[in-house]
Amino acid sequence: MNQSKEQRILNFVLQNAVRGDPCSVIDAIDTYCSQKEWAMNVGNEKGLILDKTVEEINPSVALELGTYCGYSAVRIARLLKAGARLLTVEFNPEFAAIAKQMIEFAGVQDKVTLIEGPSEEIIPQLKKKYEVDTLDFVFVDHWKDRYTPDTILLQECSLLRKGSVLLADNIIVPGAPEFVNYIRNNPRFQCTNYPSHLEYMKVQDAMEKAVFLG
Ligand SMILES: O=C(NC/C=C/[C@H]1O[C@@H](n2ccc(=O)cc2)[C@H](O)[C@@H]1O)c1cc([N+](=O)[O-])cc(O)c1O
Ligand SMILES: [Mg+2]
Repeated sequence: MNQSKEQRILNFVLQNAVRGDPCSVIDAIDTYCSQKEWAMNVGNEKGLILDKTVEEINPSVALELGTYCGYSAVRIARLLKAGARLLTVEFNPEFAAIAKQMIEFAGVQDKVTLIEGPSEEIIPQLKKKYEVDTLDFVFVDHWKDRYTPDTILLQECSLLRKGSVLLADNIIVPGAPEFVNYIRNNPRFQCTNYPSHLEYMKVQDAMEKAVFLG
């Protein structure tokens, strides 16, 4: 059975990055996906917007929706202070297995809890099963038609507090028009758009930051 693209990305990291060095893992994925096979990692240009947002918030508890190969989980976790944690949700078992190995190789496994399952099932479990009070930061990068329902679900589960920050990828490509309409017209969120480019391409893309006003 021939390998998946995600397995090839992991293999490239294992052979070219330095165990325990998150930056070398990030660089290796970006090198592979820009030179060999495109993949839907947030990439380095939008990754810098993600970095700045995480550094600004310095979250104690962060959530990521859409782990994929673990690129942004490693990106976020490498910036977390001692004792802070990232919960990341992945639906596809194959991707979850790749991401687990990626996170461990990067040496950030102590900061990351990888949860396998659909977001609509996991979000309602965060308080009781994962001992979350409220979320300081949420990176939204999973199925684009789930951005809005999951943002509503986060509110319904009282997981957002005054000042909680959502950062959503792919506002232009593939696009999340329903989410943009919802969040920008919702008086309980203060939105900021960050123009950028689609990972590894010259195509326009953007990220949207939404601060929950409580
Ligand atoms: O489609 C895209 N992302 C969908 C991501 C989906 C990921 O989220 C997981 N998930 C986790 C939990 C769930 O509940 C559901 C899915 C899926 O199993 C997958 O790992 C995308 C596409 C392009 N593109 O240019 O085509 C560029 C991007 O940056 C993208 O993010
Ligand atoms: Mg994306």
